Amino acid sequence: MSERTQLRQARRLVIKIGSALLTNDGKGLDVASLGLWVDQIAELISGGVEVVIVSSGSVAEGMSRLGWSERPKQLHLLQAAAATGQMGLVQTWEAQFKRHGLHSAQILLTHDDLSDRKRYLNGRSTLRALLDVGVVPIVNENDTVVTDEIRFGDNDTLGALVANLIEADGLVILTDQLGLFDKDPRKHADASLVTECKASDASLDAMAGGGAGALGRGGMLTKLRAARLAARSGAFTVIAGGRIEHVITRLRDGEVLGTLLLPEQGRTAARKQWLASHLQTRGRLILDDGAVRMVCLNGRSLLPVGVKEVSGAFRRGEMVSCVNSSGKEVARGLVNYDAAEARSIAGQSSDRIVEVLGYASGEEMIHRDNLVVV
Ligand SMILES: Nc1ncnc2c1ncn2[C@@H]1O[C@H](COP(=O)(O)OP(=O)(O)O)[C@@H](O)[C@H]1O
Ligand SMILES: N[C@@H](CCC(=O)OP(=O)(O)O)C(=O)O
Repeated sequence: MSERTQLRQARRLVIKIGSALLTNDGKGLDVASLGLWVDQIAELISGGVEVVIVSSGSVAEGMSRLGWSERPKQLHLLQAAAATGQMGLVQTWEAQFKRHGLHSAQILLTHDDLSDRKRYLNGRSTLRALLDVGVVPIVNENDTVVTDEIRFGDNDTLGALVANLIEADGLVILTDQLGLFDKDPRKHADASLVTECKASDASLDAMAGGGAGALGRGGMLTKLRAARLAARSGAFTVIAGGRIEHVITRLRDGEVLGTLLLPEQGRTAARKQWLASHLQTRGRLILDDGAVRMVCLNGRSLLPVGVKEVSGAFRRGEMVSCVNSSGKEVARGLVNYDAAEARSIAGQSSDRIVEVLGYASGEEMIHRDNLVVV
C-alpha cells in the first residue's frame, strides 16, 4: 500500500496536539514547532479542508509562567496552572494563524457538555458556524470546572468527542512518538511501528498498555480508546509524530506515516446506528407529503414549513418521531427547537423563524445529519 486515500479525501479533520509536543519537554510552549503546524494547517484550510484543533499544553505553559518545575499534586493548583497557561496557549495560536490572515477561536469544553443533548447541539452549531466563517476553533478542556480530565490529562478523548460532534472524517493525534508501537518505544529499543489496523482490534490493548510521558499523562491507551470512540461516528484516527517534517501536509497527501486506525463502518452507517440506538422519542411531528418525500427520498433536512402538527413535550436536542399524514413513522431525529417553539414555527418558511421566535437555532426543524429514515 503506497498511499492512504482516506486522508487524501478527508474534508473535515480534528487535529489533536498533545502536551508532550506542544511544550518542548517542559520548557514552555514550543512556538517554533507550533508555527510550523500552523503553516501546514493553513495550507489544508486553503485547500478546502475544515480543521478543528484540540490543543493541550495549558497546564505545562501555566507551570512555566508560574515558575513551577513540578506538576502540582493538588487539583486546584493544577486548575490554576491550566487557567494561567491557557492565556499563553491561545495567544500563541492566534498570533501564528494571524500570519496567514486567519482568525482562531477559543472553545473550552468538558466531557459532560458533550453528553448533554442540548449542549451537544449548541456546541456543534458553534463549531460549524466557526468553520463556515473560516475561523479555526482551538479546543481544550475547561479545566476550571472539571477535575477528572485534568487528573488523567486526557485530551485524546476530547479529540474523539469533538470528531463525533462535528462528524469529522478523521482524527489526527500528533504526539512525541512516531505512532503506536507494538510496545512502549521509550522502554524497548526493538519496538516496531503499527502502520494500520482496525481500531477495534483487541490485540492493540496489550501494545498500548504502557504509561505516558512526564508532561502528557494519557499515554497510548487513551489514544487507542479515542480511536475507538472516533470510530463510532465512522471517523478514522491517525497517531503520528508531531516532529516529523511536514507531518500534517504529508498525511493529507496520503503518505504512510504513523498509525492509521480504521473504523468498522462508514460515517453514514455509524450515524444511523447511533441515532437508531436512541429508542425513546419525546414527541411527534406530522409531516406533509412534500416533506416526507424530501426527507425520505431526497435525504434532505426537515424544514419547519413541512411540519403540519407537533405533539409531545420535548426540548431542543431530544429525539422526536416524524410521521406521515396517516400516522406512520417515516423518520426520527434530534430536533432543533423545544416543543412550544416547534409549534410556533410549524408550517412557516425558515426565514420567518427569527420573526416568530426572536432568534433562530438553525433553519431546519431537524438537520439531515441528525435524521434517520426508518
Ligand atoms: N505502544 C506504545 N507506542 C508508542 N508510545 C507508547 C506506547 N506505550 C506507551 N507509550 C508512551 O506514550 C507516550 C505518549 O503519550 P502522552 O505522553 O500522553 O502524549 P501526549 O501528551 O502527546 O498525549 C509516549 O511518549 C510513550 O512513552
Ligand atoms: N487540559 C490540560 C491537560 C490535557 C493533557 O495534558 O492532555 P494530553 O495532551 O492528552 O496528555 C492541558 O491543556 O494541559
